[in-house]
Amino acid sequence: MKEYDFIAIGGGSGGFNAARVARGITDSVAVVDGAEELGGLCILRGCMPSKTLIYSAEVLHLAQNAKKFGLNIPNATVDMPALHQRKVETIKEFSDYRVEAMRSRKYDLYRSFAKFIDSNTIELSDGTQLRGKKFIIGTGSKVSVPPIPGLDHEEIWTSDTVLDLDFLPESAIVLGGGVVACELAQFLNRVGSKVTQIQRSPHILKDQAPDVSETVEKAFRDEGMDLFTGTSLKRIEKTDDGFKVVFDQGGFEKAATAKYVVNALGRTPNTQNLGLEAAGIELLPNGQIKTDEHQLTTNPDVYAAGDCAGPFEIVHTAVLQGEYAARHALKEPSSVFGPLNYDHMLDVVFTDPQVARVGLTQKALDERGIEYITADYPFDDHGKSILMEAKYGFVRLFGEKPSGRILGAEIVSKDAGELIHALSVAVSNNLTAADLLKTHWYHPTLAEIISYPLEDIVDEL
Ligand SMILES: Cc1cc2nc3c(=O)[nH]c(=O)nc-3n(C[C@H](O)[C@H](O)[C@H](O)COP(=O)(O)OP(=O)(O)OC[C@H]3O[C@@H](n4cnc5c(N)ncnc54)[C@H](O)[C@@H]3O)c2cc1C
Ligand SMILES: NC(=O)c1ccc[n+]([C@@H]2O[C@H](COP(=O)([O-])OP(=O)(O)OC[C@H]3O[C@@H](n4cnc5c(N)ncnc54)[C@H](O)[C@@H]3O)[C@@H](O)[C@H]2O)c1
Repeated sequence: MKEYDFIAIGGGSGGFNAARVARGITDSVAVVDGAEELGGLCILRGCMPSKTLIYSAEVLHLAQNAKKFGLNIPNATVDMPALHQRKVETIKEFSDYRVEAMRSRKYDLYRSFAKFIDSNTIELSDGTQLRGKKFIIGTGSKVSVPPIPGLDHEEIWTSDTVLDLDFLPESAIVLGGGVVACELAQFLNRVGSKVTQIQRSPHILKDQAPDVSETVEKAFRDEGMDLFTGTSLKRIEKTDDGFKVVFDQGGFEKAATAKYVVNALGRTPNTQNLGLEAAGIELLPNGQIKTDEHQLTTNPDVYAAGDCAGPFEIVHTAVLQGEYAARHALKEPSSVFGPLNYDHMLDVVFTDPQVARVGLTQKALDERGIEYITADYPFDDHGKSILMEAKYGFVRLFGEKPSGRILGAEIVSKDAGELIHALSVAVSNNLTAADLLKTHWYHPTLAEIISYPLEDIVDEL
């Protein structure tokens, strides 16, 4: 039986990056991945294809609103086959690069699903057995199908389908109000579908501050989307020309019809059929693999990273978790890379306006009893955003009292995902509002808006 120092089960962002770091420490590394197409979710059916399409839709939206900018761009419309082709070519470049790295002689690559048969042995589909001194599980997640009558109809779309469209759907109902639902609903609406979005909670993006969600909701409605919130899904019926979605809202039964339905009701970790019991690996009640701060599972030789382990389903956390786990497993201490500090968490929603957040939220600050100052500033009163016709949203900072340390920030605006990084540097490095005010904030930029709430915090202290 072949034995390795380190085996990655899954070659996505978590598993592959763990293997890459492990290979810098030992020559004995294998990657086992059962996917038909190598590359992982982010490259093939997640971040990269969605952001490629969303960027095109943003360009189209700007062109369709050309009059606001004193321009005349007649008939700006989508060319779905061309959009699709651009996505295919862009993604191929990213996936070719990843596949080349995986196929290089650096790793032994096994194209198979794996399952544990004991604490240090896995079995592949053809019966091959591999022993590992250390393992990482990075098996990702799959679309979840909650038990709503009709939701399991084979013609109901998921994010995979929307990201692969080469024609314009005349209408679509997007179920859910999470990140996938919001990003894809606005994409479909902007390219020209009639979109209805149905969300269970009182607001879309329910984990964000209510006024953040309300800003995005206003933008969606201003763009012509039908948005129902505070609903309970009852059933989905197939009709002659599409689907009917029946739901409750405020005690009344309502229905929406469209040619297509997109299930964006969340994802569930890929932790089934992995033989986890045989290896003594425990799950959390939500199906994620239980890990400690070192990404170690309840088996002392097996680590887990990415969507299968949580607590977030975000690429950079999957990468950092995988890299750190490999160093920890192979006893390569690092003064730079330690366990992840989720108090510095960064996340971005690629709607327009974008939603970006770093550090502690107001809710977390209150729960921990931390004394803080809140300062915010709106984009409809800022020079650069006014000239860009990008007036939705605001920046909000949370400064610790009395130190002035920036503990958290949220931005909802055009390109908030770029702007937030200045504050991410501050949060991760314990910088104060006064430290940040020593920075040169260039005029006129969107970023200089951050200096106004910083001044408020310094003044108030
Ligand atoms: C539409 C969409 C858009 C997204 N956009 C963003 C974004 O903009 N930014 C962001 O940060 N995140 C985004 N995400 C989330 C991000 O894509 C995931 O968090 C990330 O890709 C997860 O990486 P992973 O390594 O955990 O899993 P994956 O990349 O899914 O890798 C898992 C691998 O394990 C393999 N595997 C599974 N079971 C086995 C087994 N038993 N044996 C062997 N191999 C196995 C699979 O074949 C797969 O290749 C998006 C997700 C979606 C769905
Ligand atoms: N920009 C990004 O970083 C990005 C983009 C896309 C996805 N992702 C990641 O992918 C993960 C999956 O995203 P997602 O949007 O699929 O999941 P999610 O968990 O964020 O959202 C699921 C949505 O479905 C709703 N829902 C779930 N069950 C329901 C039911 N039975 N009835 C009615 N509504 C129900 C929830 O209320 C929620 O609105 C996220 O955690 C996110 O981190 C990130």
